[in-house]
Amino acid sequence: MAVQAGPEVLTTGAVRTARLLVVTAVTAERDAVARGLTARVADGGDANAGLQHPLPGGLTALRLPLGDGGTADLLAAGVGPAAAAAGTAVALTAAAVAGEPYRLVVSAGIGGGFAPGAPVGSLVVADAIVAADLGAQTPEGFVPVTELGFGVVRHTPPAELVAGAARLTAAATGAVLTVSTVTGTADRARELTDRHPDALVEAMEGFGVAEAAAAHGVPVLELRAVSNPVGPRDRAAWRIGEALTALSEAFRSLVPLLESS
Ligand SMILES: O=C(O)c1cccc(C(=O)CC[C@H]2O[C@@H](n3cnc4c(=O)[nH]cnc43)[C@H](O)[C@@H]2O)c1
Repeated sequence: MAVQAGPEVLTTGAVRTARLLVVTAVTAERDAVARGLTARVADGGDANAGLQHPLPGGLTALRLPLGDGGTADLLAAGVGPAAAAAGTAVALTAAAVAGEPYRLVVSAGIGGGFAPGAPVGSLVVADAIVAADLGAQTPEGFVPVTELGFGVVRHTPPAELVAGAARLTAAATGAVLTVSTVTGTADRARELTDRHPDALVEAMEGFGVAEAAAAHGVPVLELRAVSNPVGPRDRAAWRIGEALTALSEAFRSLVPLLESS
């Protein structure tokens, strides 16, 4: 996939515009993404400019125009990998059935950062989207499902998209872990970094989004703004507002890449 601005001209002479799906967990993250996209596309436009795009099952995406005539659908699918996979699959299937498939899916939101690579307020683009607790606990330690003979535990976004997104947003690149339980102790944080030395962020949705995207053969990216350190539970240390501002700025910067995807 080329990282370049502007719509792609097909050999038929038709113009293929961007069709983008961004999946967040909660509406605060979705609205942060919308503020970033509309600020760039409409030069100061507001996030409420989007249309409500109904999806099967009572879900609704916020549909925003991109500058190339394409659209970005923003879906707050819920917290955790199962809700993320279900919502993403609904949106992807509805689009495919309508003959307007998405060309890129982005999992986006806040996340916990592993020290020292991902401080609070920083951005991370996943070069690997990893299911960190999908497996079995044995007396010898954790065994991923792949070593038990089934499934996958890692999705790898296209390298040129990762590099382009990281360059435009000044983000670090590294593995983003998907967990079903937020880490709350130093021991658990160390266990995860021992198993995944390349991990920069922990969040709860990316692997679910990536599984649904893979089932549809659509490329996936994950972008996280760090709201808290991974480690001993400390709600007072969360900087959600700061992370949401960073998320908006990141999407503002990403528009040229998203419009070319
Ligand atoms: O209660 C806690 O101590 C606690 C600590 C961190 C995060 C939570 C959440 O419930 C947030 C879930 C939500 O936000 C993403 N997120 C943000 N930080 C983290 C994290 O450190 N580990 C995992 N997920 C995180 C996540 O993707 C969810 O959407 C509670």
